[in-house]
Amino acid sequence: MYKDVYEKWLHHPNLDPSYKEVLENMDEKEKSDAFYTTIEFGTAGMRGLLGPGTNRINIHTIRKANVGFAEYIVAHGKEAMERGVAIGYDNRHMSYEFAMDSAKVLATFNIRSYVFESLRPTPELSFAVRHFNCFGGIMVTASHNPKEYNGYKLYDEKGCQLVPALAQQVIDRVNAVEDELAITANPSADQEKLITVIGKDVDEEYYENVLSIQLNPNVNKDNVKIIFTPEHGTANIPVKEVYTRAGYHFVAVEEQCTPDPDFSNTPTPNPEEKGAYDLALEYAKREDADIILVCDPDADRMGVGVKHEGEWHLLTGNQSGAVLIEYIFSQLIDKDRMPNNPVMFNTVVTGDLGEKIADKYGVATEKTLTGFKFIGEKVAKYEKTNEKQYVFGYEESYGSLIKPFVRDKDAPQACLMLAEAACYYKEKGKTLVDVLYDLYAELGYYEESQTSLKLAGQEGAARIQEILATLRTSDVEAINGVKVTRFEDYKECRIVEDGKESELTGFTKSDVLKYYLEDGSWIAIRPSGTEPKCKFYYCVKGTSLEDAHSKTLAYQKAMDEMIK
Ligand SMILES: O=P(O)(O)OC[C@H]1O[C@H](O)[C@H](O)[C@@H](O)[C@@H]1O
Repeated sequence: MYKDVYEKWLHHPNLDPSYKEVLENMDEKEKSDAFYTTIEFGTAGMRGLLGPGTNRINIHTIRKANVGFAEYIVAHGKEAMERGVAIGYDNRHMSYEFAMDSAKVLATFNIRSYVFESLRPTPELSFAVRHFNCFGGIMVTASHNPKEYNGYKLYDEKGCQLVPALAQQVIDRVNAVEDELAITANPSADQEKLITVIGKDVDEEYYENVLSIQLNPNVNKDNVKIIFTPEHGTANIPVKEVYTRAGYHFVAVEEQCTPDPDFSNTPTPNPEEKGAYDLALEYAKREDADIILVCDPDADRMGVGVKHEGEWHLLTGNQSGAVLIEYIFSQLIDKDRMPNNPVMFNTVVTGDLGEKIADKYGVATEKTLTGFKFIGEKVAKYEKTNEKQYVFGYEESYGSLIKPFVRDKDAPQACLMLAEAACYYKEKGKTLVDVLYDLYAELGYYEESQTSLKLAGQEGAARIQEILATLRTSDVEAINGVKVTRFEDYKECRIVEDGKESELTGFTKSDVLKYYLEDGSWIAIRPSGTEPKCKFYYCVKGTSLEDAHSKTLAYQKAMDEMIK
């Protein structure tokens, strides 16, 4: 089957000429990986390797997605078409080309668009959708993935990524496109007028909104030095701008400030991985800095390094989330600014410490599936009912949102608040690691960690499915000798607790398994929806940090053996 599709592409008159040679040089395995299926919408839009093929990101699969999105907008009528779509893009290979092409395809459907003049963060695209009262948005980015990837995120009129029910309406239309190579992007001269280039005005509004999140704008900033890196991506200008206006002392990692699709001066642009901090750590030591802040290329994630007793500690997404929660909620209470019925959001695979902190401050925690779109969806829901007031949202995957004038993770906001927290605690003689240690002593010693199995290509995808399917049907009674007290299966919507089955409600079906253990820990497993990985999440509770750590290692070993 894949061979027929491959042949069709190879000989199609509309094939982008740059792909011809790549196709001709593919071996059988490459052909099969590139053509055995069509690229799908996952955790955060459509994401995949760049290159020719139905299972790749290229001008043809992007056009196909745009036709689906355009038809979806047209189905919503003239007003939706007139309100149009905001379009942003990052520094990746082909991002600019795909963004411009998207505007043109939309124009052929008489849909208005607002395209950024140059690269911008994902959160600013979400902001622009709201700013122009657009009907939707497109962000061309593969976020934190390696340089070989690109992707396409779709937004609704609130600036939130399309949730499955809406995405499905687009996907059905995308799937109905029979020949993606037949789509062209040739608007008429009149239709071209529907494309507006945007820039500075939106920047200015966005910066002002980001600056408005400050809780202690007059905190003493003189004793904290920040090392900041945008990892060659879109955070460069906004974060520097916001820091400068707010008066923070920072040094940027110059070699990583130039927009570069190859991420030449970093081993990885993903703040979840240690290599993203290599150069920043060199700067930090040279500059005798206090904290390091790392943004991913589309500036929706933030990683944090903290100097504590002369050593550098890299915080996990759960830990930086915990520090932000502690700081923001304590300040809101102190200033008598905590709203009634406050609510915080995180996901079913986010660690427990954040929720414990929220409890302490009387803030309810609601959980969603992985993907910030589900948090954005909840924000919109409560905005309508006014039943609860949003005070924070975050995920273990290094993304958070402080104020919901954006409806996706917002690293410029996170960088500003984290810097403020570092200055605030420094005045009290504490580092952010001290703040974490205090939280552990008060609320329990949690080690929240993650491991993953990289399993690429068609075979890898099948292996991941097999792992989940096998676990799903195995009756796992104990892990590392510790009893499983509760099992949740988010795909089959099942809970098994004390031998009794009940229904798991409140979530869209999703391939996630979660085991709760007798010692207060839990382990969750799911396939990544953005990378070819099977992810394992551990939230382990111990009597001390050392105890939590040794238990974590034992659980990880037990899971490794179980998977084998
Ligand atoms: O675990 P994954 O499916 O790869 O998703 C990990 C993360 O990817 C992106 O950053 C999404 O925007 C997040 O919402 C998600 O948590």
